[in-house]
Amino acid sequence: MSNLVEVSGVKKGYGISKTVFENLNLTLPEGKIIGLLGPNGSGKTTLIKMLVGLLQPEKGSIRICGHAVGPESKAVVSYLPERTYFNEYLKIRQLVNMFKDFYADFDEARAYDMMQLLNIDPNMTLKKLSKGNKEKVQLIMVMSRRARLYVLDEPIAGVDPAARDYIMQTILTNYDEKATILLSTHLISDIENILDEVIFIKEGEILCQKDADALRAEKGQSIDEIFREVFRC
Ligand SMILES: Nc1ncnc2c1ncn2[C@@H]1O[C@H](COP(=O)(O)OP(=O)(O)OP(=O)(O)O)[C@@H](O)[C@H]1O
Repeated sequence: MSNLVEVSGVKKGYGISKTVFENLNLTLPEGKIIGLLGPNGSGKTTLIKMLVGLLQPEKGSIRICGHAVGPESKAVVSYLPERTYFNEYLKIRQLVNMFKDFYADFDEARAYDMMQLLNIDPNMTLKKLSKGNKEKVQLIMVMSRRARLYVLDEPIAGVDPAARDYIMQTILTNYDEKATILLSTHLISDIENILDEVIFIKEGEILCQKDADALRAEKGQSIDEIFREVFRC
């Protein structure tokens, strides 16, 4: 199986006093759902922002589908940021049209199907939606692209527990088996069932990157329990 993402020798910090990554090396395979798990401040969002081209490494390289981060990689990466950035006064239908204009790989039918499954009325204005429903819409937009890599920063943080499983199932049934999803979350127990692989990250270091089932079998615990043990304060 070939690698979709290759990060090598990356150094990244903020200003002169804060180093997040000294020498980050990481590869992400094709066709996997990968959990990027680590305590607050471990570097998850910094890594994600470098993958999507919002931050540049000071040293080292990042390649996605063989391309350096730039227009070619951005064309195949679909990104869900931590916070929503949509214009609140748009109707969901207008948002769909905007995504259609912006992204050649946007699948409108898929977006409307997911909305129906998650009970979202496309005629609603975003401003009138609850926080959780806004997050659902944002996730639907991101997952409706036929991308090679989906990068989701805290995808279900504002969604009620009952809806989380449903959302994760909706994602699973709509995503192409050859694509990879990298998602960061603190809601490990809600998400661990869909993870193929986990990456534990602490203070800018990758502590482990393993197959989720293999890790559970090795430790005889859930990923959530292993996380709590590894990162106990
Ligand atoms: N704009 C910034 N300026 C200075 N330091 C920053 C900035 N953004 C992040 N940091 C620092 O970089 C480190 C990594 O932050 P990052 O946001 O990548 O962590 P995270 O793992 O995503 O955390 P969380 O789980 O809390 O979202 C932290 O020590 C953080 O304080």
